[in-house]
Amino acid sequence: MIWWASNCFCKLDYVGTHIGYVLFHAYLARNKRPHPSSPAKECSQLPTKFFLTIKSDPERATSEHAMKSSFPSVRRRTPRTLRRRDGLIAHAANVTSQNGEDGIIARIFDLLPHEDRRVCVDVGAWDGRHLSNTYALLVGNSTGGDEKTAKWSGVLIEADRQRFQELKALHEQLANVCICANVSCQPDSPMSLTAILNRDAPHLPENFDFLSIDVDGIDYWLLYDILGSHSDNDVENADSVHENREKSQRCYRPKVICIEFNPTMPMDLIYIQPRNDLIRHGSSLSAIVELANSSGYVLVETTTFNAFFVERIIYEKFLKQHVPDTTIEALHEITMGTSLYQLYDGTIKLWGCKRMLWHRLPMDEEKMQVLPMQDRQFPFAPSLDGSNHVLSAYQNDQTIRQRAVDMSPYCKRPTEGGDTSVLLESKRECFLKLNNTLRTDGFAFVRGTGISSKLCNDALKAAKSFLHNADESVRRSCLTKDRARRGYSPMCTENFASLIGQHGPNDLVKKFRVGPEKVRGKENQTKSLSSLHQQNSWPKEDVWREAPHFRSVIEEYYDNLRCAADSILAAICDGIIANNAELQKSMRVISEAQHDQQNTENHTSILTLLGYQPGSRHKKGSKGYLNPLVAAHTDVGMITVLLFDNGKCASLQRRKTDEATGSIEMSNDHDWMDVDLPFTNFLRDDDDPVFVVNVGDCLSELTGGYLRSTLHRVIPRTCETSKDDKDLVRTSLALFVGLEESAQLVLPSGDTLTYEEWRRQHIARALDVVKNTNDE
Ligand SMILES: O=C(O)CCC(=O)C(=O)O
Ligand SMILES: [Fe+2]
Repeated sequence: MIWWASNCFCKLDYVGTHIGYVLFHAYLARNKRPHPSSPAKECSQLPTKFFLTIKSDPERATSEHAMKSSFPSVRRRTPRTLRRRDGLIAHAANVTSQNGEDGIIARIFDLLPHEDRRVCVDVGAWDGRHLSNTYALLVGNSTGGDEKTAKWSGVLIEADRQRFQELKALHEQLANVCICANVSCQPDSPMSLTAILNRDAPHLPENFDFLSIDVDGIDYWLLYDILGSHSDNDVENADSVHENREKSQRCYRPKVICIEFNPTMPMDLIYIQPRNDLIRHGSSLSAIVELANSSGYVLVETTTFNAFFVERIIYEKFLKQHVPDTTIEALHEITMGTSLYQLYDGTIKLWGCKRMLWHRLPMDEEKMQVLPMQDRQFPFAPSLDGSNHVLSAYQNDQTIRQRAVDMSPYCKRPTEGGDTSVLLESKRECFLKLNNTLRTDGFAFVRGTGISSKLCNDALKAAKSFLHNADESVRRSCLTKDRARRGYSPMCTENFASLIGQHGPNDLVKKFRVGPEKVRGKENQTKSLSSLHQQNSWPKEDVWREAPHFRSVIEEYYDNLRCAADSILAAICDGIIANNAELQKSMRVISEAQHDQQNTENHTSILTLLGYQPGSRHKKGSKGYLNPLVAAHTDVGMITVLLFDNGKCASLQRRKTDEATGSIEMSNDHDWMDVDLPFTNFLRDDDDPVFVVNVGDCLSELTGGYLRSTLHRVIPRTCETSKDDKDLVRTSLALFVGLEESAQLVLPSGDTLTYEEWRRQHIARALDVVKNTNDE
């Protein structure tokens, strides 16, 4: 209640002007509570009803939703803007232009004194038609003009040879000058704009009417070249233009200029791209305005990508009354900008445009993080004492929930008639986030699997009941010949240290395993078929009353989680291919296996229930550290999907991956970090359960180490509470996801072998290491 109320408190404060705030004050006054600026604890007494009284307003409803939600509420307020829409922009219209430029140009020349003949220069003319700002003038003048319509002629420059042929075909018959040239921004180059115009368009008047520059990079420097002699700002090498320009060169002063700027740059940023023909950054609007102003030009309008300038004298005489305010703020609004903000915990967030405009790729927030996930904490947070234990646990849960990757684009059945591009986009967001985390940590949290929290709770309870509450004789009734694969595996009978060729005491954990029984087409076979397909061993009702319930719940959980795990694996596979095309061949086996395994029994995924309890290993050994309950190891298969309760006697830990992992020294606690799941005590029926996913050795090998299996272990936690504490024992459900035994793996080396062969070799290698170290 405390955290909830304090959250509400903040929201009320934030929304401020809303009726809820007034009601809140009224409530406080009536109940003689202190002013809301006193500590949030005071609100903890507020009745739930109070919050229901302020539900009417939709804005309020959203805020209220945010109060209860684990996720932040992020919305856009329509900002107040100084942008005016009553100037030239009111005449925006397109013949061939992109964002209304044709109409604006027509309007400007309508406001100028009529002239029979006008001349324009188009730099970066493309084919003369596509997104052209001069086509309407030179070919089809249909946007404005009437009796005042002038006869236009032009000089059109284009570097692309193919486009130039089309340009020539269109314009030469109209007697316009077409020049195929890669214009240079170097001052002394014979290919500078001024040099080209001097040489190849000798009849171009110095004060021609209209200049359009759109070359996707050095636009600023072409304007600088044209206006050169007038610029006196502090741009590097400013004087060299004038020095190097031959005395005989004619200078130009177009009456009206349209020039492209980089629309993603903030309005107060003066960004001038390097004076280098090969660099394509673009320059900011502010930079171009500064250059134009210093040369006696005035900004009169902008569109999304283009700025319009006219000579100051022309502005004063003919445009001033139509465009009284020529500030950038009045004439532009950034609509393509991306802003970045940071949360107190060090998370970097994006706001605004989240796509790479020219590369048509989404910007991935996760890739932009400075801090790895585990270090994102507020450095000045007060440490919480015992009384705040519940609050801190709850907040920890919220953090895990927020970090968890939402798998619903992969796990949810697509809705009929749904927008496939939206689904693809959300799938992309999902696999990028999942793979980023798996790549850095080897571990990830996932949610949105479609598995109900009720089923998770039931499965955990059933497993706990079998592993901890039932009599040992019940468990022993499930012993099989192949203990490591089916049925019950008692305490201290397995040794995971051996999986990585290490020595250590046996693992202190009880296990129960369920797996696939049949291979499709061989349903009648009763004997064991292979090591991975065997008869399961369930407790019988005559030995244990809860046996039928136990079996049905665990089977339901197993079936559901297997499907979800297949989808998680599909997402990982998509992510690997998207980032690393070379691995496409190796990934094919996963996508084919995915396809094959749907609704069949051919998969090899095994569900293991694990039970931990306090015991001898909970006391510090002679070396001063606690021996693990499950030794450090990596999992063998493709991925593991884990769910566990919050039993206090043990913790899952993973090896930190950002440290040097050369040494396999297991005792240094600093090299390990806890992997916690949200408290199951807080898991309500409508919650979306969170699972841990980690990379197995086979996936790691298939990806050539692109994803790495991370060492993990289970360590004892010293238990201060009494031994009878119900929450002491720990129960974990681990689904080890494998491929079909006959699946053909293609390793990045080009070697091929079946999944079963790979498994056998992998385990034999581990055992060899143990044998060799024993022999030494
Ligand atoms: O108990 C756990 O949470 C994890 C156990 C584990 O890593 C394993 O069985 O491979
Ligand atoms: Fe494991």
